[in-house]
Amino acid sequence: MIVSVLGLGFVGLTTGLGFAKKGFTTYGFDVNAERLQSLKKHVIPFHEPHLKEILEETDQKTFFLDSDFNEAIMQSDAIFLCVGTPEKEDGNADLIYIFKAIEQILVVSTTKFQVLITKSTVPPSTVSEEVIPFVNKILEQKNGERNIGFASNPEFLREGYCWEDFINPDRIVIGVESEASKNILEELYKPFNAPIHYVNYNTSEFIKYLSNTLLSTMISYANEMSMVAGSIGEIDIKKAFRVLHEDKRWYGNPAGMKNYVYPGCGYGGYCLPKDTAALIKISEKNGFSPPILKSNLEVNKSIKRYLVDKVVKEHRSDVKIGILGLSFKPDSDDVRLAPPKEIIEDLISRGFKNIVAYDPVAVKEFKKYNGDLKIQYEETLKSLVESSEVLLLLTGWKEFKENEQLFSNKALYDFRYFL
Ligand SMILES: NC(=O)c1ccc[n+]([C@@H]2O[C@H](COP(=O)([O-])OP(=O)(O)OC[C@H]3O[C@@H](n4cnc5c(N)ncnc54)[C@H](O)[C@@H]3O)[C@@H](O)[C@H]2O)c1
Ligand SMILES: O=c1ccn([C@@H]2O[C@H](COP(=O)(O)OP(=O)(O)O[C@H]3O[C@H](CO)[C@@H](O)[C@H](O)[C@H]3O)[C@@H](O)[C@H]2O)c(=O)[nH]1
Repeated sequence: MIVSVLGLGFVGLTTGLGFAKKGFTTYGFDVNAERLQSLKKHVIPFHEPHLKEILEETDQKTFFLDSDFNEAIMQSDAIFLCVGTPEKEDGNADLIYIFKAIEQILVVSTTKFQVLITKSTVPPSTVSEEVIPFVNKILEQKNGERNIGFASNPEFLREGYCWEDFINPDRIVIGVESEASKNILEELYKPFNAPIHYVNYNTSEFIKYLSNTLLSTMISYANEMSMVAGSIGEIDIKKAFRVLHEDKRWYGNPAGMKNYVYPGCGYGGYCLPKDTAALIKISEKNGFSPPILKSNLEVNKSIKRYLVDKVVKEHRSDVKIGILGLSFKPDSDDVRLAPPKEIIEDLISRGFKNIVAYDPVAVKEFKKYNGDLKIQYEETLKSLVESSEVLLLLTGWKEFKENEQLFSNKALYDFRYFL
């Protein structure tokens, strides 16, 4: 298996050295002549531990920095794009370096099957809507024959830990949509002994942004909260956050905090909705309007409407809808501000009047608070499923998972991504 890497920055140099260290013949290229000269002298042009030693160890054995570009590309099974994707003035990712690198690669002529791998961070849909059409367009223009497969393989390494993160990854994500491309990546990553997730292109690209935007959101959330605290006054911010970190849900395997970073149909219950609203109010009273907390409430509303839209789009309003779950979370019969109620009300307001519901424990409570809601109830899961045409899973009760086979012939909307 022969590898070429275009772009020898934090990601590309580490990637090239990583594959070289695993024994694959690897060719590294960078358009920055100064950077290349520096690397040839074994001087790493940025501060990053371990890379110098690995470069010294692999240079001219499995890692090559002075190869002829055409020759190397011609021989390569895998070509990694590790060029920069900076932010444009308008906020879009600038893909110019990706396109330029592809143009260089396509100048070379060979009929060998090769997979072109986007390792640079690119927005979801880039491989399918930008990279592949661009390659096809160039090949058409020059009547060129190339046998190219595609892959997205985002990188999760952190600066300062490039080598450790790359060589000992906690997950490897590969977006591929053909067996031939998959086989090449499978072989390249086999020596890393890490979980490999094969997904489609868009999912692969999305996973990268899912990770980075969670990190950025958590940091901005914490900073917003420091401003909320500052507006109220007499709050020891450092102490407050250190105590927050003692919540046992941060620890353990799996850490319980994971459950809070998972999509569903919104939060409810007696605490999160009212407490979020109240903190916004007191902060506003003190002169600071917290944008993340306010958007947080907005999202908690819009997610329910978004889910109901899906049902409305796909079914006539006389369809019989079965609601699975009425409490705000499993293992509780609390129905206060529970998402199922809002979803049912929205369905009714949009003309869906044929609704029947089941919950293992919360029906009594639900009826108590929502006596005026015109829906039917079933006593057992089986009877609910039998009497409905479309099912909406709104609470992640274990009973639903244990009886998943009951749903096999039904249109099921798993709005908790639970089954
Ligand atoms: N830095 C990180 O921690 C990190 C981690 C994961 C992903 N990423 C992503 O990886 C990509 C690269 O990031 P980086 O930090 O390594 O960037 P970088 O700026 O350090 O390196 C990019 C290199 O690509 C070279 N280059 C540009 N066009 C080229 C071409 N046509 N042929 C050969 N070389 C070319 C540049 O000269 C530069 O040396 C970006 O999309 C980034 O978002 C970065
Ligand atoms: O111990 C830490 C680590 C991070 N930060 C903050 O987090 C930000 C980002 O740091 P870090 O995540 O270490 O930076 P990067 O090296 O840019 O790595 C991020 O961005 C990479 C490029 O996409 C991803 O591959 C990594 O997974 C992702 O962590 C920094 O600005 C700091 O504000 C801290 O405050 N303390």
